[in-house]
Amino acid sequence: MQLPGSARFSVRGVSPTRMVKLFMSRHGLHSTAASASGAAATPAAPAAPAADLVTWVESSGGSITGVAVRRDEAGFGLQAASDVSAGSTLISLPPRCHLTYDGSTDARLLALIDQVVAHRLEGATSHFAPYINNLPLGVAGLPMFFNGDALGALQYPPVTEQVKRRCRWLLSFSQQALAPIRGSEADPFGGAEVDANALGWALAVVTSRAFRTRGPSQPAAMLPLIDMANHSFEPNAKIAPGPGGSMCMVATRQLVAGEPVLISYGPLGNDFLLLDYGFVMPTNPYDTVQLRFDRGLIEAAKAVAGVGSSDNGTDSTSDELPPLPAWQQQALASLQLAGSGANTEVSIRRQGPGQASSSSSSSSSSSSNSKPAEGGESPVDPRLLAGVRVLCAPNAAALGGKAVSVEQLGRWDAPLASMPAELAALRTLTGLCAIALSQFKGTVDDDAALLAGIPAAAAAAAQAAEGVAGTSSETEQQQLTEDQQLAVQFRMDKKRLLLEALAAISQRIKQLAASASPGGARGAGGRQQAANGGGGGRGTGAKNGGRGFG
Ligand SMILES: C[S@@+](CC[C@H](N)C(=O)[O-])C[C@H]1O[C@@H](n2cnc3c(N)ncnc32)[C@H](O)[C@@H]1O
Repeated sequence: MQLPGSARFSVRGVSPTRMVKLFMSRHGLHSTAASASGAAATPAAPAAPAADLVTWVESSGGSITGVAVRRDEAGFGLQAASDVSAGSTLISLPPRCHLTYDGSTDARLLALIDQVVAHRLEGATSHFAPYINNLPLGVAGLPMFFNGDALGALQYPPVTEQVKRRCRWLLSFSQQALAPIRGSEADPFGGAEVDANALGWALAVVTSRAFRTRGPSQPAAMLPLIDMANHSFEPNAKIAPGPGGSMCMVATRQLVAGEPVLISYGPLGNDFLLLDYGFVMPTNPYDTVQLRFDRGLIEAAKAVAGVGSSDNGTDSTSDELPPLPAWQQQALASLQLAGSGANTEVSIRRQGPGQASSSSSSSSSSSSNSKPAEGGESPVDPRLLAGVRVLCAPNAAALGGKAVSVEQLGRWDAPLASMPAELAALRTLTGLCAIALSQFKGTVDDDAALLAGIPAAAAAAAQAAEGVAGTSSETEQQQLTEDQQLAVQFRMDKKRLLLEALAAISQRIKQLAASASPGGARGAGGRQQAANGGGGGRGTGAKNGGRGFG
């Protein structure tokens, strides 16, 4: 596996699973997970999956009722072992079975990573051996372990940059933090060589399984057996605190024997699901496309959508943007979109039941509930809408006396009193969607063809689409690797999200234009072309057209 960028994480072509096996054999460790996957076939009657883990939980004072572990080619999962009524406790896990750390409010996952490695090194004598031995040797689909082709196929810098950061952290932690103290009293691993690969395995296991049962700023915990539940946005079970510090899995509706028992990992977008868990949810209602709010980008979006610049002397042929009037500068600063302490991360998002926050960098495995977005069903986050309204208003009066706050200016269902300014803002948003779409190569259909294994069609479509589509390795090969398929699925969903947002904004423009007085829509300084989707979705010819993702 190769690190994106210059640093080499490990020998190219050696999978993280193999590296962990090497690490384990070097330390005389064994994995029942390896046996379960067929490495050591047993002719006798097959044991129930993870039977040793179930026995360990029960003998430690826990209980397992009406639920069983299942195993298929995708790994472990839980299923109802019998019909179960709503509200039943399926698993009760006493505190001595929680792998966590105390005496500290350190919320980082590092302490948990240390613990997982330390217990793995301790081997059979560890109290957690039945848990550690059933952990997967690799978490399939994590982009941290993608090769360069699969990482490139994501075409989405917010995720690829995060992957690079994690890989850099692993290398620097193993080389600069661990290596110098190896063998000393401060060494958490008692002199054992724990390299970036072993840490990478532990990081993958922790990010894909840890629960923040005590809140986002409190230490996380691994909950054996409970963490075999897979994710659904329509779960039939939940995690809840039980008596005596125990953690329980409780059925949230009646279960029928044999059906999978699923929990929600939280209202997470696909960036987060991919980075931490190695899978994506198609049409994920919490998904977003992240952008960096930047005046140049907004001006480019205006150009794409055919929206005239506000009357502040912008020269559309110059790369230099003239300074903004003081009222706009102050307004952007009030929205924290400019100035010191600005947070320019904004997002376009899916209109769904519970829209996600603009950030994908929240704490891992949060079990917090989703908070409905302000302003109803908005396809963009309120800060983005507010910022674009400010930059599309010809003067402060066009904001209609609204206080410059996200609450006031970021409401989708509360347009500016000045209809021309509101229409200009909405058209600018269509331009923004078009620019974001243009950052991806190829179309949704190209990606669908790739996933359907029709590389020739995809290649032809790619050439037709201005010679850009999937990477050559995607189009040339007959079969995408699993990681590449995941990457293509990921980017295809992002494109769909942007097309949906484009359609929703265009619909809103039509509604508002129709409700405005005749001539009102034209007075917005926009064109019907913008109302119909803005710029054809390619952003060509736009100043700063190359800008986009954060
Ligand atoms: C907490 S573990 C669940 C147990 C896991 N399946 C196992 O084999 O141990 C989380 C991992 O399960 C898989 N997973 C969970 N829910 C999934 C879903 N809805 N689709 C695909 N994979 C899922 C992913 O590999 C994820 O990293």
